[in-house]
Amino acid sequence: MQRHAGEDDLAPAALRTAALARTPAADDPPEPACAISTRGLVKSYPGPDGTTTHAVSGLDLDVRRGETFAFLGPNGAGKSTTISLLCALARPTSGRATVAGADVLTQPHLVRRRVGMLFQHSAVDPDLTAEQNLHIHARLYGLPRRDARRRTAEVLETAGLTDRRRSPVRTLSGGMRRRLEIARQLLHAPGVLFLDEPTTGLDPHARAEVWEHLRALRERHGSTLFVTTHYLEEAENCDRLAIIDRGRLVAQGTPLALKAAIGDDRVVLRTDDDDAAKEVVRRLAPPDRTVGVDADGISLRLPGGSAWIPRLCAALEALGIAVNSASATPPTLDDVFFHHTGRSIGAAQPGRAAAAATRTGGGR
Ligand SMILES: Nc1ncnc2c1ncn2[C@@H]1O[C@H](COP(=O)(O)OP(=O)(O)OP(=O)(O)O)[C@@H](O)[C@H]1O
Repeated sequence: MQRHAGEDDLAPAALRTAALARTPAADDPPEPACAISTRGLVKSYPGPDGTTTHAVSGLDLDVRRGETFAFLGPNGAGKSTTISLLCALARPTSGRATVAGADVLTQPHLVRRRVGMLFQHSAVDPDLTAEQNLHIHARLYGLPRRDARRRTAEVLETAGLTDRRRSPVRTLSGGMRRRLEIARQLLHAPGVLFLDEPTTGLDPHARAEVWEHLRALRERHGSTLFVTTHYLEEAENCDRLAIIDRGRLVAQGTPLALKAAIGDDRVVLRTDDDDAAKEVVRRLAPPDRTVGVDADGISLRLPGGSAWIPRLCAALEALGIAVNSASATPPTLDDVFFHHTGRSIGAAQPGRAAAAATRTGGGR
């Protein structure tokens, strides 16, 4: 996803008001239980030759206050467009959405005042210190010097960067830098923080550091976090997640519930002769099951997968086909993603198409 042009133009007045007051303005409507709620949200673009691209098609989404919500989807599914609509950076073609208690159509300024947006591209100056970056940002947005200093100190503290405040940004680790970028988005104390792939490009240690910070934000400040990610282990740790495909919401729920809904285990067998074994397994398995062969071996989805293993192994060995290994694993989030989109989430990342090409398996 790209950073949206004009992002920085939108907030000055809003930031000034919110950061100075840090309490709701008298004309602010109260924030409801849902941090984000959309009904029938549509965004269409005119395409070439009179065609129409439906980037978002009738989205019904509910994100509760204080929740960490993962938003997943293949490339081009409509994630960026949805975030633009929810941050009031683009106007819906039809439908409704409220974010942090404000209506994106009728109160776009209030929406922008109440949200923070972390996009993938770094917006901090590597030659300035952490503190200078934040202070300048706050001043550029119109905060008086004293308030800018106070908010800078507060968000540095929240980001755990107080002792590195005088370090030039280029000397900070990747994780610290990302925490600084998040801190920049916290200057105006937003109720909802949108994070577009906040850990992409970071090593595992830095990724863990960023998530530690996000968890602390949520616990200490009750922030609502709306996160896009291609890392399933990150989505796994979110309270709930939604999967969007071709502009439509195809699944929404807790990671546990979504995996339970898939139901079937993935059974994988490695044999001396996978092609011959595939035919045997196909005959034994229920007729609606797809049996695949890939680099992992023969795979298929079956309810109560482990109970099938002795039976399948016995049949194969009786025909002289040696079984080298057999396993049954409960559904993963990748299975959930695959079930709903027909693709592995690995394929949603640039350069990961090869991984998807080997992904077969049944159940769909
Ligand atoms: N300004 C635009 N004009 C025309 N079509 C657009 C525009 N913005 C997005 N689209 C189209 O809308 C669809 C959804 O795009 P979007 O960028 O929201 O997807 P995405 O899920 O964020 O993808 P990625 O993961 O690759 O960033 C795509 O088909 C895209 O080409």
